[in-house]
Amino acid sequence: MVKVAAVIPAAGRGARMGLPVKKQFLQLEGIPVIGHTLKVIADSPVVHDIVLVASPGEEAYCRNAIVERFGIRKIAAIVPGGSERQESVYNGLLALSADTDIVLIHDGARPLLRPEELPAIVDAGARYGAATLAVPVKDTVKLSGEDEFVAGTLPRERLWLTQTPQAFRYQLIIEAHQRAMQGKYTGTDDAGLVEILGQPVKIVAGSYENLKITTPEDLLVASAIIKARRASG
Ligand SMILES: Nc1ccn([C@@H]2O[C@H](COP(=O)(O)OP(=O)(O)OP(=O)(O)O)[C@@H](O)[C@H]2O)c(=O)n1
Ligand SMILES: C[C@](O)(CO)[C@H](O)COP(=O)(O)O
Repeated sequence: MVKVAAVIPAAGRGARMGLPVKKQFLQLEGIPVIGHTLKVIADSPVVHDIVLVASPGEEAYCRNAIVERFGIRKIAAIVPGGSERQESVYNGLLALSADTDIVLIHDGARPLLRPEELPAIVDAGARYGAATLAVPVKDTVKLSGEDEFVAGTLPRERLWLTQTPQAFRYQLIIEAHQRAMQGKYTGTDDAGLVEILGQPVKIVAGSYENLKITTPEDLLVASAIIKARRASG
């Protein structure tokens, strides 16, 4: 059996939401954002264990008000995060059991992942070593100079918006994070750390619905998607 464990970073401040309540705890159609995220991962037969990364001091709240309140299964540990996403993910990786084969890393702030996308990303991670969900860019993307004049137009047919989950062989993602710590560099996603090692990262086409709750209008879109899903059964 291939053992798959998920690390869910949910220790961010949600500064770009600009609200007093952290975005992972905001209600989204009756369930907190992080509740939606954990449920889709926990309900998937391809995932065996989950490590939830919470802000230091919020571990008990996450256990009581999220995990137990919503009956989330497969939680192996709730660990404290760090000041940056990368540090939070690394803390989560350290809590995985050593018999883990594949690590899925999925933002706590992406509550709309479709369950059917999980087997494909896990399979790609196992086959290629590293894989990320992503969607093709829809707009034309300009590169600017420092003066905010256009310096060029990027080739849209090769541009992807990177999402999570990202899937990795256990040893590879541990090494990628440890090398980043030693080299004192950060990436905005975990696949980026693997890229720096010169290892391939497979792109798996995902869904535009798998948005990250980042700014207030994302909540409106997320609510509409959940309502539409419920209406269609
Ligand atoms: N120190 C951090 C920062 C981020 N995250 C998590 O990483 C995911 C993606 O990060 P992002 O959307 O940037 O969240 P925040 O850092 O909370 O947002 P902001 O940058 O607006 O403060 C989120 O689930 C967030 O909780 C984390 O676990 N620890
Ligand atoms: C990992 C990620 O979700 C990929 O899109 C993203 O890079 C993390 O979020 P942030 O907003 O860049 O911190």
